[in-house]
Amino acid sequence: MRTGRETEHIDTAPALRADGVSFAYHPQVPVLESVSLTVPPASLTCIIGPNGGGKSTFLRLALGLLEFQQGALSVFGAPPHRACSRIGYVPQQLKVRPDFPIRVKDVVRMGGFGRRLSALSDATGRAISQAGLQGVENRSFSELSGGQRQRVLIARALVGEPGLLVLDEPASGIDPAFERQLRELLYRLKQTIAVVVVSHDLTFIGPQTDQVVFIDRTARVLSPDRIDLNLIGQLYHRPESAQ
Ligand SMILES: Nc1ncnc2c1ncn2[C@@H]1O[C@H](COP(=O)(O)OP(=O)(O)OP(=O)(O)O)[C@@H](O)[C@H]1O
Repeated sequence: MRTGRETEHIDTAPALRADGVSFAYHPQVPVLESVSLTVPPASLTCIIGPNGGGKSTFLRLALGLLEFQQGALSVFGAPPHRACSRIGYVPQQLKVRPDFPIRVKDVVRMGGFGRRLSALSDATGRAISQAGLQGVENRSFSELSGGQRQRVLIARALVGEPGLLVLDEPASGIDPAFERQLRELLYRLKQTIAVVVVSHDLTFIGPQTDQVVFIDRTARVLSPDRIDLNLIGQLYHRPESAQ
């Protein structure tokens, strides 16, 4: 349980802060070099960048799944592995065998592992409604469309009432109508929590975006109103020798 003093400290600290973080899976092959960025509470950050640029690796560091070799990284002022209960993570997809009989509400409840049962029921109901899943709670997860599954994964991440929600390529494989609904959902969520979306493309960049971070080994923090096709062309162009 958090004490009042810890809560005060946690809630005023940035949701995520990286200072000069460097990481390599293999010595002599740097994947991230000197990455610095700050994600404020109640904000929307879009992380973009080319394939292999290091976006997923940065997420794994922020989730405490990998250890960086240099720099400092904190989530609500604490080391990532100690703050993981404050992070909701939405993976690209959850593969379930078609004959596995798991209902939507059971998948959502899985995100509340460790919570008291009475609190879990309320939190499950809230997350289902936040993600717009009312009416499909009792359907089998494997029967759902790609867009609906994505909502279920978001609801699952929201059950733990995270302060930081991280989504990895949430638009892959969904149609433009759902993409728009997803954008609206993220805009609503960012009013109260920090939302970080990782994407290859510019899908989630809009007037509600607070910052864009371009990761390609190093990170460049950009103001969303500076983003245009010209800049994107320059950022994504890598000299032949660097490819
Ligand atoms: N487990 C691993 N072991 C060794 N190298 C890895 C591992 N995971 C990723 N890499 C390498 O690290 C680099 C960055 O990969 P990463 O998956 O973080 O990039 P990304 O920006 O998320 O790419 P994508 O957009 O294709 O998902 C790549 O060169 C990749 O081959």
